[in-house]
Formats: sequence, structure tokens, C-alpha cells
Amino acid sequence: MNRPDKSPCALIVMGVSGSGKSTIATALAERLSWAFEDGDRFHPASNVAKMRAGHPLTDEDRWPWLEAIADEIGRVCEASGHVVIACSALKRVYRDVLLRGRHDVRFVFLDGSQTLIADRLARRKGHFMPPGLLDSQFRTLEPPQADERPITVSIDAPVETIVNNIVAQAQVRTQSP
Ligand SMILES: Nc1ncnc2c1ncn2[C@@H]1O[C@H](COP(=O)(O)OP(=O)(O)O)[C@@H](O)[C@H]1O
Ligand SMILES: O=C(O)[C@H](O)[C@@H](O)[C@H](O)[C@H](O)COP(=O)(O)O
Repeated sequence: MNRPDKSPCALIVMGVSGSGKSTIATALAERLSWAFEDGDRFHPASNVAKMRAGHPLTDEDRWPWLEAIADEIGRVCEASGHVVIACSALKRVYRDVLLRGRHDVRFVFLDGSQTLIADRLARRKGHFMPPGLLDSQFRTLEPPQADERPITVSIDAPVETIVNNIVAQAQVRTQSP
């Protein structure tokens, strides 16, 4: 018998660079009155320097980063808190590291074409991640499968519409608008 799904204590907004993770996660956290965490802050400086120099990360680069985010999820959830985290979580094995077997964490997959995302990245200012790494991001991306119970939303819409679509699927309590 499937274990009943607990209402989530954490939502991980995932997708390739430029898909809108930080933007959507911030707006979603505000709508839900949950905490927001940008997964980028858990990177060691060496990872940021590597990406800034135009080199994709390897699995070995990502394990400590993913474990640090999983630790934060555990801290928040064990304290009965709630958090929206922006984290690319490109591969299924990365998502397994983040979950640590929990049933009260769900992934929100920001789904969009490479063309649309490249256009948005071309206009983004002041971020360390070069648009030239987008090809590598899509090559690495393993879209979540049905058994991962993702909340999948198209990014080809205004931010508020995307947030509404997430809330409608996530079965979370919201502040009255
Ligand atoms: N729904 C949207 N419509 C239009 N522009 C968006 C939307 N979501 C994000 N953006 C813009 O796209 C760029 C990438 O968004 P960002 O949140 O930085 O993505 P990520 O955190 O996944 O790298 C930013 O310049 C942001 O302002
Ligand atoms: O390779 C990865 O696993 C991801 O790219 C990740 O390491 C990086 O933190 C973000 O992608 C930063 O860039 P964005 O904020 O543009 O996603």
C-alpha cells in the first residue's frame, strides 16, 4: 500500500539555468508565506568559480552542494518549518540525494524550450552563470518521471500565472490572496 503523501514541508523548484527557479521560488515563497532559499548559496566557492569560467560542473562537484541543501531541508522540516528552495536538481540521482527518502518534499519542474530560456538568459544581468552553459544544462537534464510525482509547469507564462499553477497542484495551504 502506498504511504499517504504528507503535505510538503519543502518545495524544490528545479530546472536548467535560466528556467526561472530563483524568480518563481521567490514569488511562490511569498505567496505561501514560506521561507525562501537559493540553492546557489550552498555552492563551495570553487563551484561558482568553475561555472563563472564557463566550465560545467561534474557529479563530484555537485555531491557536497546537494548534501548541504539536503541538510538544510532536514533542518527546516524537522523544526516543522516550510521552505521553497531554488535548485537545478538536473539528474534523478541528484533529486534522490536531496530527498533522503522523505515523502514530504516535492519537486516543481519548470519546463520550457531551450530557445525561450536562451532568450531570457541573454537578457539576464549580473549573474555568474554564463549563457554558454545552457547546452550542457540541457544535456545533463533528466526531466522528472511520473513516479517522482513532480509538479510540472510551463514557464511560457507570466510569473503570477506560473505560481497559481503550482499552488493549484501542490496541495499546500496558502495565505488568502
Ligand atoms: N515567467 C517569466 N517571464 C519572463 N521572464 C522571466 C520569467 N521567469 C524568469 N524570468 C527572467 O528570466 C531570467 C532567468 O530567471 P532566473 O530566476 O534567474 O532563472 P534561474 O534561477 O533558473 O537561473 C531572469 O532575467 C528573470 O527575470
Ligand atoms: O550545474 C548545475 O547543477 C546548476 O547549474 C547549478 O550548479 C547552478 O547553481 C545553477 O544553475 C546556477 O545558475 P542559475 O541560477 O542560472 O540556475
